[in-house]
Amino acid sequence: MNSLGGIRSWPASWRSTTASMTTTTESVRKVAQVLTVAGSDSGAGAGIQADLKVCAARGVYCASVITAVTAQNTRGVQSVHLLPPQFVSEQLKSVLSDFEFDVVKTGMLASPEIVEVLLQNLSDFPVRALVVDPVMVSTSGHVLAGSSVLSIFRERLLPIADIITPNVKEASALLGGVRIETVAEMRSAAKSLHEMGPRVVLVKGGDLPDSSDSVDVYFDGKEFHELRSPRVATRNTHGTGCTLASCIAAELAKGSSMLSAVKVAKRFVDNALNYSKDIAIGSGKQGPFDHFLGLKKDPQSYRCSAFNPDDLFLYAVTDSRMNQKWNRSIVDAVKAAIEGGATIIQLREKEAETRVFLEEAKSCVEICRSHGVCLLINDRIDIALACDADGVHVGQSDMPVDLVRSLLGPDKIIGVSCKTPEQAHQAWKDGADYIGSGGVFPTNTKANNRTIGLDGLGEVCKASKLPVVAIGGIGISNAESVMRIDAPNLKGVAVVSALFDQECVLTQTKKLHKTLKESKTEH
Ligand SMILES: Nc1ncnc2c1ncn2[C@@H]1O[C@H](COP(=O)(O)OP(=O)(O)OP(=O)(O)O)[C@@H](O)[C@H]1O
Ligand SMILES: Cc1ncc(CO)c(N)n1
Ligand SMILES: [Mg+2]
Repeated sequence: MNSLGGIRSWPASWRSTTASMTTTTESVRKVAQVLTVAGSDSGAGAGIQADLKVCAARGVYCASVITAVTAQNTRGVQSVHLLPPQFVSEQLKSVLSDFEFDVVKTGMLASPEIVEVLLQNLSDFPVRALVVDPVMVSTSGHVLAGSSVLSIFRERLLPIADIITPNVKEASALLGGVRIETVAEMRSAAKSLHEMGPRVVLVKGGDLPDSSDSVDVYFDGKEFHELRSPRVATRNTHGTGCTLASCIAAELAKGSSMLSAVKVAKRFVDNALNYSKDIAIGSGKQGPFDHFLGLKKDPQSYRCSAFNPDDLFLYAVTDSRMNQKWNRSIVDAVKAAIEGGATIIQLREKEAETRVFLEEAKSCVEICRSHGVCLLINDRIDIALACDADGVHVGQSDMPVDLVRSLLGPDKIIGVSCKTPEQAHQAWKDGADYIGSGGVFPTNTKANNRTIGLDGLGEVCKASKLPVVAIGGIGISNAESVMRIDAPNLKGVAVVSALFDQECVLTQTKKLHKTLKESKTEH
């Protein structure tokens, strides 16, 4: 929670799925743990039941304190029974005094007395992070917590939250009934809610009227992010809110930064909705969806990485020789590139010794994760696995992409270098996430590399079903000409020398970022 320094200061050894289990000399493993404090949904699509399923699906242990029992199915909520606050308190004490939770997540807290006992227990047993889903109105329109909780939410619960995740109706209720019907109004609601004290606000747009996209607005007090996905046409959306908040809690418990936790959670909900869009459970208007899609056979259907094609915008590729020449460490180079606006990093260390490279890669993973920027490793699947990077980039003569996918699993990002439409098609078939296409212009960074020119790039983009990043001889002077080619799937440029064969990486990255932004707004 705010007062406890927040989640960024966690020990590095808890930062990833595998590393979240710290082995001691007695072989005791620390497992990432979440506590959900929420209501039971007898139909098991939302509430406590959803929270348990999400955490299990994301590999995190979840304990549960039940605040209310609802008689609820796919037709709606028939009846609600609140547990006595004293008994909620006993459950809280029981688990908080025993377990070491990484994150506490709250859902339905239907009376001020229940919020009061929660606050008391959180002050008796401080936890590292608090995710507050201020459940008040379900998508089906049922009131799950009335206006009696508003003042204690506003004055005491929200200010200690690391993130709050209201839907549009809840955001409106918390703000005294303001109208929220557009993304612009969601942004201004997020800003006003942030003034109540939470570190981050996520206003969810699942129930926004008349929107073809499902847009969530993220605001951390400085920056806005709009997280968009195409709206899935399905009746099975019951429990999306609880699922999103629990998945954020689970990812935080494993050590993610807030922004990447939210991105992964949004992707998880989106995949689950897509996977189960036509399942039939219950006879009512709003059915539950399937959280365990990760156990299903089709690998494409349960991809859940934080990868967003827009991250290809300013793709920085490191080069050990250039860093040596300018006498800087790879870690400093990566830091400066991120600070200057790089949106994804690839470590390309052709000459480094494995052990040295691994240590550097581990440090870079830590930096990138704390900034919510993905880190990929060039060629070296072994290094990517060992440092738990977000993915790899491979060339046509490296390991085949389908094999890389089976080694790395469904959550990792895979990029492939492609010069021709045929290669782009194969990359898509093999399960890659994006392609890098070039060399667009002649370059010294890669020997014997055929230049395909802007025309070649255009042809590859046209044929590619995957997002494309252009590479090869690109810099500040010619980036605009690249972005000008008419291809909606061309998401950005990858650069080496333009950033790293320079005296000041930070300045050059900022300059390139500005150029790219300008060329984007022009087209
Ligand atoms: N049909 C949909 N297609 C894609 N994403 C969706 C859809 N409906 C909801 N979402 C996403 O699911 C998440 C939860 O959003 P929503 O606004 O529905 O929360 P909620 O109303 O609290 O959910 P609940 O149904 O549990 O009450 C958000 O990330 C939202 O963008
Ligand atoms: C118990 C419970 N919590 C939360 C929601 C919100 O979807 C719900 N429908 N039921
Ligand atoms: Mg909803």
